[in-house]
Amino acid sequence: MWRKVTATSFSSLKSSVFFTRLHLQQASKHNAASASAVSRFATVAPLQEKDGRCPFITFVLGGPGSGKGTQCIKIVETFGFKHLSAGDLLRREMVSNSEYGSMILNTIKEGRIVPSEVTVKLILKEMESSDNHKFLIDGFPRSEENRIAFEKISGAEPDVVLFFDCPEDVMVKRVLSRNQGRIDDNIDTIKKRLKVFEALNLPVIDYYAKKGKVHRINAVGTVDEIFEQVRPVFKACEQKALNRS
Ligand SMILES: Nc1ncnc2c1ncn2[C@@H]1O[C@H](COP(=O)(O)OP(=O)(O)OP(=O)(O)O)[C@@H](O)[C@H]1O
Ligand SMILES: Nc1ccn([C@@H]2O[C@H](COP(=O)(O)O)[C@@H](O)[C@H]2O)c(=O)n1
Ligand SMILES: [Mg+2]
Repeated sequence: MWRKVTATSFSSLKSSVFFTRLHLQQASKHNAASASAVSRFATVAPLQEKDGRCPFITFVLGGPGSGKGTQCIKIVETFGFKHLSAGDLLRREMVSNSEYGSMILNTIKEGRIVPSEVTVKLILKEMESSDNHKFLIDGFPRSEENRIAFEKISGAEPDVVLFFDCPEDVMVKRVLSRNQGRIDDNIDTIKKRLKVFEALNLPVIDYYAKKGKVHRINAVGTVDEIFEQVRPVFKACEQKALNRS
């Protein structure tokens, strides 16, 4: 059963997560475009059933370079999920002539978190347009604000949360040898991202751990060794995901 958190209408959010004074101050620091994100956001609706099925949602969390994207590729191949990387969606939005382009660029460069309304909208748009109903949402939620925004707007909670637990020195080494031309793959930004991960992302993992949803994966080892810890998580919920209605 797809759990409805709150069937919140967009207008009732005005007093909560998206429109706090602090949030608008933060948004205006980026630039005026991020503050105006709220108007575009008015079109986002709670997730709906498709072909009689509710979405099966996995959040994939872990620090920068912990191997989230790498393992998602293997999960897609083996279990047929749709992979949505929040970072990739933001990078695509950044180069697409979007009004948020420069705000996203500056935020990623600084290793900070893009305002939730922008990221949630990108994710929900992809979910709505997908034929698949099983989703891996990689690198999201990165903060409690991200989490609350997603749950309120989509009306859904994750079924599973994967946490790739990796020592900092291993993450730094992997990011610095990634070689994909990412503007945040440099030592200064990595240090900032690690701080943001600890301050903002770990509380989200704690929140879902208390709800019994977190599967901790030891992210040290070869890609295949790590996948052998991931596999049973999805094996165990394969039927549940298949029969989701
Ligand atoms: N188990 C592993 N052993 C060695 N290298 C790995 C392993 N897993 C991933 N890598 C490599 O480390 C780098 C980072 O991996 P990946 O992009 O999957 O991390 P990520 O968690 O998605 O990071 P980010 O949050 O920065 O997007 C990549 O170059 C990838 O090929
Ligand atoms: N929920 C998110 C996810 C990402 N970002 C920004 O993108 C950067 C790269 O993300 P990756 O998952 O690809 O590592 C990240 O450092 C953030 O600046 C975000 O704001 N919100
Ligand atoms: Mg990644």
